[in-house]
Amino acid sequence: MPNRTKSPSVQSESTKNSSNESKNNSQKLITSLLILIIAILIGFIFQQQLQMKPGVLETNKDLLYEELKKELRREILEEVAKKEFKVEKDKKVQDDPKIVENVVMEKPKVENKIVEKVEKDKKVQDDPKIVENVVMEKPKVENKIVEKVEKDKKVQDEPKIVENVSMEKPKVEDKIVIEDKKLEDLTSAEINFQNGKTISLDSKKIKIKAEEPKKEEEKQQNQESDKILVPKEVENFPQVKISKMKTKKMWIPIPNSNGGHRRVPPIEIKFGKEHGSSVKVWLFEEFLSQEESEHLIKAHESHLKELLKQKPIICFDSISTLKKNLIELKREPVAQTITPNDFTTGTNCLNQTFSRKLEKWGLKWSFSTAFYPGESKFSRVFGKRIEEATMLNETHGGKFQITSYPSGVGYKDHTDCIVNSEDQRDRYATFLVYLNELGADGGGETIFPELGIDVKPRQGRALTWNNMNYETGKCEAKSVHRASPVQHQVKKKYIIQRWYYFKNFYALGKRMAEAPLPEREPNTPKVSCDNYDNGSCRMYDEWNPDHMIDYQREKKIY
Ligand SMILES: O=C(O)CCC(=O)C(=O)O
Ligand SMILES: [Fe+2]
Repeated sequence: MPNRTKSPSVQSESTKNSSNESKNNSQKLITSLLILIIAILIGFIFQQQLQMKPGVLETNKDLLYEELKKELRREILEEVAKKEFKVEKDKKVQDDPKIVENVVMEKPKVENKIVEKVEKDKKVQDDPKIVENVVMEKPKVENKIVEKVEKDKKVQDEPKIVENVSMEKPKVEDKIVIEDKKLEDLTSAEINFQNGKTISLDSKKIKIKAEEPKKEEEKQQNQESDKILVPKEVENFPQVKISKMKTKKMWIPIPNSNGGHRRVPPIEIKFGKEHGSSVKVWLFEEFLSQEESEHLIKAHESHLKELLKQKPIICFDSISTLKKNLIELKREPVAQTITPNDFTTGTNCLNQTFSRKLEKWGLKWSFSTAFYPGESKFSRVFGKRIEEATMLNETHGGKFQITSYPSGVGYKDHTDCIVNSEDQRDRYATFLVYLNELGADGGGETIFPELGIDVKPRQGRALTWNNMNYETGKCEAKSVHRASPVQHQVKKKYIIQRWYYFKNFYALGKRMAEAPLPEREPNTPKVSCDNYDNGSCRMYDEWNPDHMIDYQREKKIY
């Protein structure tokens, strides 16, 4: 405080100075106050803000946490889901053997495809031009393979095609694998037919390797030789027609004696000779059971017993046939004296007395008895079974004929149809079953001399072939066959046969009228010796070749 004791003059100066000082102080004070107020205001505002902020943060924190939780949950759930899905998948594969099987089964296919593809890709890389073709032609190649399989099937029937196919093969593929056909589904013809090509059996697949492309000269030579082997009719065979002599099913069920079923494959007999005809011969083993065969033999024997209560009347197609038979029987002097008077007037049959003599002199014959469609349960069963196996329509079949051959008897070379005749009433096909066997040296074989086929009798073994050309309706001379004489001293040979016609047997109508028949007692059997050749005689239980028509008329069958 020392400044308050200053002089008046000096006091007036000092008073001025002190008033300025107090002005300055009050300004400072006001400024400070203002600053304070502003500070308080700012503080207030700041405090207000601070008071709000904790709430906002709290909310955000919650939100963020929620978000985080959700996110985490999603991730966790996803992870769990992934694990569960995988477990499910693995489980399914284990549970479902099909899936496992498919995986296992398909694997090689995939690999094969890959190999194929790699092969193709390789080619494509080598020749970029091929790319387009390969892609474009891929389905074509597959089609060709299918076509080829189809063609190969036809080839068995139509030798002409052989040449085309073999020429095309190298173009199509080097190796064709028929995958869709199992070995057991192939007929032996399909297996056998290769016309010189390699055939390799790869477990259940058949692989046909194509030949190396032939040189032009060689090709022409082959074409020439093929042409020689192919007759005109065969060349024009439609597939559908020739298939008439194909088996319908690859395996046929045959009932066995225990009431069960066996499956029997048909076998096409390959010709020992090149014959150039439409004739096809098929064989079925065990087509009839032992029981069925024995039953048929019994039926035949009891029928014969009844029949042979009467002596047969013997008929010949001509005087010359009778003469030749007499010479064969060492009755030359009798043969020299034969005239039409030895025949029953107006017929080609000998009278009772002469018939007895011939028998005494040793004329031998086979014995045939017949039963008719619908006549027994067996006729239906048998007819159906043949139809199942061969495509030979049940209603196109005639009578069922059982024949027995005693020792020393056979049947001469003959065709079951008439050569040079186009009569569709003729026998288109034959179905024959051996009912017993005669042992290794027992004889009785069915021999097709033009085809080089020789079949031994065996119980239940069936033989079937076409006698006529389905397309032209002509009797095939190459279908000629014979029954070689029975060599067994005791056993007879027994067969059952049925002939099949182009149409329903009855729809074909009656044959041309035959020579008039002699007067005879009812049920007298007839021995017919025609077209002389050693063993041309056979006994029948009926006289009229149209007995079937009469039978139908009486019994109203079909
Ligand atoms: O018995 C045989 O082996 C053949 C029979 C025959 O061909 C026939 O009777 O027409
Ligand atoms: Fe025959």
